[in-house]
Amino acid sequence: METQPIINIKNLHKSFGENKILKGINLSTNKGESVVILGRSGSGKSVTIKCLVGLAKADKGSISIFGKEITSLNNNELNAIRVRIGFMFQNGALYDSMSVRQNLRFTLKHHTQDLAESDIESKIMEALDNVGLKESIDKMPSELSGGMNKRIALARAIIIKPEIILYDEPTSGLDTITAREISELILSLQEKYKTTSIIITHDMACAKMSGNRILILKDGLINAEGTYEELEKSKDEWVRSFFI
Ligand SMILES: Nc1ncnc2c1ncn2[C@@H]1O[C@H](COP(=O)(O)OP(=O)(O)OP(=O)(O)O)[C@@H](O)[C@H]1O
Repeated sequence: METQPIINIKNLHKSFGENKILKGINLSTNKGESVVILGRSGSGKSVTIKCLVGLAKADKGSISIFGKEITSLNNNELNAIRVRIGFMFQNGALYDSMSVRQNLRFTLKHHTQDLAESDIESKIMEALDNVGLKESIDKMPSELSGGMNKRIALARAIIIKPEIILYDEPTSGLDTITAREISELILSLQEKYKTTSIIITHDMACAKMSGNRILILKDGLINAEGTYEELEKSKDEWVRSFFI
């Protein structure tokens, strides 16, 4: 039996004024699959993700999530989809004035209104355990290193047990070793929860480790697609240039 893609983008166009950013993007992901989007700075990777969750409005094309066309949904209907999606965004920092516990609690409460206190606490502990930071529960974000901050952001993304996680530069600003730890964590959580993921990154080690498939965006289109190993050996010099 053929399975339906979890995310299915067809012929997506998006411009800002005269600036044509996306000129016909096609992207489809199956359940449990992890797709990496590569592309030069400004190529439209973040815009693609923003269109996907309705934060930017597509000019043309179709975007289906969980089999539902989202380009025609109103805000309430979109929110019903968004609660099934976890985000780890580049600038999605934790709230500075809240402890780790309060940050995670805030996300949970926002997501699910009627949770019992004991459930909230156990979900917070489970999420922190998943990222190896149970002992940081009462720390303030300012007391955490960059890598710890990213781990907590990851805990926040997974605490709602999302079916999809969208990552925008999950390892940016980290040293190579810490970046690798985050990539390993992304991979292990992916395997544990069978989440469908889209990962935007410039970090090729992250792309290699956490992506089942890689798409490269150029001039508003998907210019190349394949596994890391396939693209690394591409005949196209421009494609290979990402792998050097
Ligand atoms: N709200 C907006 N209004 C106008 N232009 C925008 C807006 N959002 C994005 N853009 C433009 O769209 C283009 C693509 O931006 P986007 O953030 O998707 O790039 P990116 O591929 O994610 O880059 P990076 O790797 O640097 O994060 C850029 O030229 C950017 O200036």
